[in-house]
Formats: sequence, C-alpha cells, structure tokens
Amino acid sequence: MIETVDLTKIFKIKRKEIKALDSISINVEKGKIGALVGHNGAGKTTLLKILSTLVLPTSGDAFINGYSVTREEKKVRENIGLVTVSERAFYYRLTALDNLIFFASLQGLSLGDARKRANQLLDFVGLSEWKNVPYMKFSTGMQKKLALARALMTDPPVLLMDEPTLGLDLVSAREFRATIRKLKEKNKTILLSSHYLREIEELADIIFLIKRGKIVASGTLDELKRMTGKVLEIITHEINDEIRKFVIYSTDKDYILRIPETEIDKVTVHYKEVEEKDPTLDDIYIHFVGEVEEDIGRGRSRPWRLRE
Ligand SMILES: Nc1ncnc2c1ncn2[C@@H]1O[C@H](COP(=O)(O)OP(=O)(O)OP(=O)(O)O)[C@@H](O)[C@H]1O
Repeated sequence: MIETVDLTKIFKIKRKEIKALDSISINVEKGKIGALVGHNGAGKTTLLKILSTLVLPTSGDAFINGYSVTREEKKVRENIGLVTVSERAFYYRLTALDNLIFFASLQGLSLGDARKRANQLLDFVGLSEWKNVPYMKFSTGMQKKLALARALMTDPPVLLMDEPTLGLDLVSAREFRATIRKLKEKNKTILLSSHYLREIEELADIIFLIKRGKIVASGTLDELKRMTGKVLEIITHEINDEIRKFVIYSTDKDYILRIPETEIDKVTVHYKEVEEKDPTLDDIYIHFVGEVEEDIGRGRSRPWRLRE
C-alpha cells in the first residue's frame, strides 16, 4: 500500500521558495494502480522521489506498506522498485544482463541468484534476445524495459514509475502497458505518473489530478466523470480567452468546443449547434486542471453568460 499524509515539500533556491507539494494526502491500495496526472512542474516527480526516499519532505509523511519514508528508509527501499526516465542510469558498455547482475549485487543478491533472476526478468520484459547486447545499443523502449527489469530484481511489492512510456513508439508503449498490467495481476501496488490520458484510462484504478503541488481531484474514472458532469459539445465561429482551453478542433470557419455543463454559466459563447455528451478523461483534466496560466493576469471582471 502507498499512503501520503499532508505531504509538503518546499524547495529553497537562494531566497525564493517553491512549494512543489502542498499537503498531499493520497492512498493507493494493495494490488491497485494509481496514476498522477498534471502539468509539467505540478509536483509528480517530487512526490515519486519522496516515496522512493531520494528526497525528504518538508513536513508530513508517506508510507510504503506501512513503513515511513522519513523514519524507516531502509525498510521502504526494500519494499519499492523505482522506474525512472533517466537514460544514464545504466553502464553504457555493459550488456543488459551484466548491468542487471551488477545492480543486483549492490542489493546483496549472490551472483548465482542474480544471474537467474536477471534472466527471468529479461524474459518477462521481452529483452531475452538482447541480453548480451551492450546498453549503448538500446533504443528508448529497450532502456525502459531494462529499467523495469532492474526495479523488479528484488521482487518488491510496490513499484513507482515516473513517465514509464515517455518517448516510446506506439507498439513499445502498448507492450509496456501490457507488462504493467501483468504486474498488477501479480498483486503489485503501482504508482505511476503520465501525460498520456489514454494510458491512464487504460491502466489506473485511481487517478490523482495534481495542479501546482495540490491534489485538485481524485477517484476512479467513473467517480471523476460523475464529478465533472455532462459536457456540451459546441460549434461556434467565435473564440475568446475564456473558452480557448475547451477547443478540441478547429477549421477555417468554426471551432468545436467541449465545455462541462457546470462551467457553461461562467463563460461567454455564441454557438451554432450544441450536443450533450458524457465526459472523457480529457474533459475531466481540462475541468479540474485546466491551463496553468489560466488565472494569471486575466481578471474576471464581469460575470460570463451563455448567449444564443
Ligand atoms: N531539486 C529541486 N530544486 C528546486 N526546485 C525543484 C527541484 N525539483 C523540483 N523543483 C520544482 O518543484 C516543482 C515540481 O517539480 P516536479 O519535477 O516534481 O514536477 P513534475 O510534475 O514531475 O513535472 P514534469 O511533468 O515536468 O516532470 C517545479 O516547480 C520544479 O521546478
């Protein structure tokens, strides 16, 4: 299980303070997949780093299977596998197999056990054929698979993945998602961050929407859909700053917008056609997270009204 309680992280650079996480409380139950979703700089990586004991929180605490990241670092490390995006995480000249054996030896596995486990995991992530190839020849997809294999070397119950499919082609991303689903079947608890809403829709049991270090909404996809309500799909030929974030498609003459019913009273839109739809995760994201700059320098000096 993964739990955070009022987790706050403030970075201090010279005299400036950046609140990367602001009182975050989340919970991912055993055997479930949680997804962190938010803009660049929202705080997702910082949260994953705190959970993997790489960064200490300023206040609050986080627990991996009940072990505190601030007081029981060693126990936490035994319980987690971290999959990060850094390509420099492996030795370039060593083969995939030797890399895994090297890292396993750091974690205290005997050479025999490490070799056996490394071979099993290379098979599990689909890299068996490449096990004797130096890491420097690996594509991004293969690097990610190897990072996952390394995270699984000690068979940890909890996996933390920062953008696991970033930079992967369609087929590699699909394969990677299938592997993540297999891990769920093995009862692993997973927290991942992603920018790909389709991926989150496919994988996540619980979704956490983060905006500027705060959780602005969380729940299953169905719960978030209910919170967002119906969405109006509108065709209009006029656009303004208030509604720009809702545009999903534009032609020479028209814009197609999707605006949650609950927000329609707050904006001005002259429309030609309107149709009521169920919300997608894109609509949910725009509703709760929106544009990060949305409220900077744009005072809402008058109430916005829908006019036909
Ligand atoms: N070591 C650090 N020192 C100072 N500020 C930092 C540090 N790490 C992160 N930050 C700041 O904390 C905030 C959150 O960053 P974080 O990397 O956690 O966001 P993110 O949601 O993972 O973004 P991305 O999607 O771009 O990876 C940002 O404003 C970032 O600039």
